Amino acid sequence: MPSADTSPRTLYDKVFDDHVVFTDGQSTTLYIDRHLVHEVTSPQAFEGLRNANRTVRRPDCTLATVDHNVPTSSRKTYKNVSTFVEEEDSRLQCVTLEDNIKAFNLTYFGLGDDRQGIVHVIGPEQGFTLPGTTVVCGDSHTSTHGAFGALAFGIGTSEVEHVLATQTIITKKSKNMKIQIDGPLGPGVTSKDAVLHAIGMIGTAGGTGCVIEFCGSTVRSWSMEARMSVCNMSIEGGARAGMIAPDEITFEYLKNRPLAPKADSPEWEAAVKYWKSLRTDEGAQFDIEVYIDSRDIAPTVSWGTSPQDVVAITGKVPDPKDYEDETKRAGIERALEYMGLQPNTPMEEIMVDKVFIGSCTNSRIEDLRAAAKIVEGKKVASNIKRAMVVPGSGLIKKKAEAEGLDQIFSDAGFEWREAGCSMCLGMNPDILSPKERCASTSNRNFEGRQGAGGRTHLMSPVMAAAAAVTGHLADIRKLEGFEGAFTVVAVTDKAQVSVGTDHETDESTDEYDDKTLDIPVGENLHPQDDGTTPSGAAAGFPPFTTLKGIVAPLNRSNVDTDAIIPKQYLKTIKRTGLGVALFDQWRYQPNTDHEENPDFVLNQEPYRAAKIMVVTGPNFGCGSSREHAPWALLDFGIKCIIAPSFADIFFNNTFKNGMLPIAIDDAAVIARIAELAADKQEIEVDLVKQEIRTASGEVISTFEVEEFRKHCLVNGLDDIGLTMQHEDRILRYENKRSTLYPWLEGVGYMAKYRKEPVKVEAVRVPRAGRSGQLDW
Ligand SMILES: CC(C)[C@H](C(=O)O)[C@@H](O)C(=O)O
Ligand code: SF4
Repeated sequence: MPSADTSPRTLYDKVFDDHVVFTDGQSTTLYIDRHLVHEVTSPQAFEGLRNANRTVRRPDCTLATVDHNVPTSSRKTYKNVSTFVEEEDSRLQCVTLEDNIKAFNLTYFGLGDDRQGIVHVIGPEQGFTLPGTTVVCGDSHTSTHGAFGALAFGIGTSEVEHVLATQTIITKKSKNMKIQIDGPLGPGVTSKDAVLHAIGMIGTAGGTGCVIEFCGSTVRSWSMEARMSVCNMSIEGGARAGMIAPDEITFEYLKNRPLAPKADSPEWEAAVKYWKSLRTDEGAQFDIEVYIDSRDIAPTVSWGTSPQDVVAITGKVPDPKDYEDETKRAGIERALEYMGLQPNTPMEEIMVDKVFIGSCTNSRIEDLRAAAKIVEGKKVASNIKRAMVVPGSGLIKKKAEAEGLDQIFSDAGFEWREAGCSMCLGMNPDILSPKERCASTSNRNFEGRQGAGGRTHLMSPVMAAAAAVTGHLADIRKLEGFEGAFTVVAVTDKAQVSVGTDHETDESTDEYDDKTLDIPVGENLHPQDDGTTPSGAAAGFPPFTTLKGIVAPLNRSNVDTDAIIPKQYLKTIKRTGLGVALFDQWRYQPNTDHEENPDFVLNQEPYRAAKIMVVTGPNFGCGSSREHAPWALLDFGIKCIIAPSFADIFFNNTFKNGMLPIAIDDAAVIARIAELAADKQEIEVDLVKQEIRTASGEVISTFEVEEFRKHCLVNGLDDIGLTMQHEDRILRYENKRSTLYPWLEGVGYMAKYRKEPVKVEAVRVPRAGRSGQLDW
């Protein structure tokens, strides 16, 4: 029996440890409590299930909605998605989701349902998201749910399929990072400003490989809505997830939510007892620590094409001349050209064309209340072509209407829309025209994000409201009467009860059960190392052993997945045929039908036939979780990417498609490979020996790869089949889960899935254990 290790643990360690089904010490199979599904990243996953004759393992833990593609126009005449969604490809994705929901018998909020909305808004709103749970979704902003002390992260479509089939995911433990913010925020400064400020400090790759815990007195004082905005954007700081320890504010928010345990029932009491144990122990170690003094945070806006390109509203557009580093200077020049900005322009002088208040970052009731206070009695400036408010869910819309917010916005000249992702990424008709400039409460300002050639400035809801009424980026603090407006900003949907502190120990959590569940550690996750496909495993991909070919060089940093494949290509329900879409904005002339830009490397010989790509800058594949990015690369013919570093979700997604991403942090090695690439020479990647060689066989470098991933690639294995070989362990975990955390079994309108009455007296808080050594 493993002995209990009582060394201090972080919040992340605790939630991770409590979900280990089994581990080989490197790769861990983690149980997933909550799975959210939307129309863009699920069609291929359901197709995979169908092809392999698989079912959804836990329909009671799965919740689906349509959000990305849906029109935000009035639904007064709504009958069904087939007649309501005008664009053919968007309609196909919505209809396909509805077909899949019926076929697999899942809970679904469609367009005729008030509960429909952005997936990251409705999960918390329904109480589907609970403290201490693992939450996944085929969407990078799943990090939002970490505001509840859940371990919540975005996954790719292959992983969506894995979770649907097995209710688990194969993952690696991340590092612990802490961002502590202390002190009161100044007037006009919100949690959105805090997170933009933090990303400006750490950069979009700052949190790569980490789970961030946000803590400190500033964080503790925030409402759940404010916390969600911050965790939402942890992905923009490169982190796998963001988390905030649950406290009385969390519990109060969850009371009486339809899918949370019934308030004040024995089950609720048991849940709260467990939730209170979910805080970082005194003395726990973080790998990276960042401290922010709240006084340093001003209302913050972005100036460039990456969420790290931020500045205080009182600041100026940066001048590339001030940067010695050549790559950095070139990056700023490119961003300023795209954004149509002159160096040293005061931010407050930048005129705006459109205003968007919405997205999973800032479309909740508190955001709308705050923005409404700013625009009340004022008019949208005459140069603003369109200002829109898009509530995050039908229920938020209703609530706002009951409070008269819709009227305030409409009187001021805003459009009051229906719920959806809308202009955050413009998969529906809400888009910017080329060169239009938008003050936006969303989370990404990538090139073309809100429409081809569109220019996005990220900011808080009150700052967007201020931009709307002044017609330019404006300092909210200079707006007449703004202080009165600010009294509402920190008011959450429910009354705040008490404000705790971090790292607090709670005596009521000392009661442990001595029963121990032995979780096998150090066992091989892939028992058949002879290269044969184990029974039950569907044959996956052609095996990857060695790959020899031309290398295409790409001299860029922070290449986001919107750049690898823009949103217009995400409307497919297939995995194939996306090669044509690869690097669309760089590869083709603007506003043409795929007329090639001769300057782009993949339009030149011999790179049209490249099998490998070398990227000289770090953080390749950041941003969205779209698996369409590796699908496009693969369809083009590129099977291996070598770069200094990768964003986590993209890195996972490539492996799931039989591709090999190689991270090499030795700049000299990257430079050598880039030189060979520029010389049009072939190289050879040998996965078996973990070597990169020149065409003549000289070893350029060795590389690291996780054992389990290597095994799957070399043998072309589908890891769903491998996981299902361990079904007994999953079952065992599930049995324990229903005893220890009965509130996670189908509740509320999911009660139809409950097999037997809940035995709350059995509930015990699991004892502190290490990953793979759970003591119950
Ligand atoms: C469509 C989806 C894959 C994507 C994401 O993962 O983030 C989207 O929500 C986005 O914001 O770009
Ligand atoms: S970031 Fe935008 S597109 Fe992505 S889930 Fe949130 S609202 Fe939707």
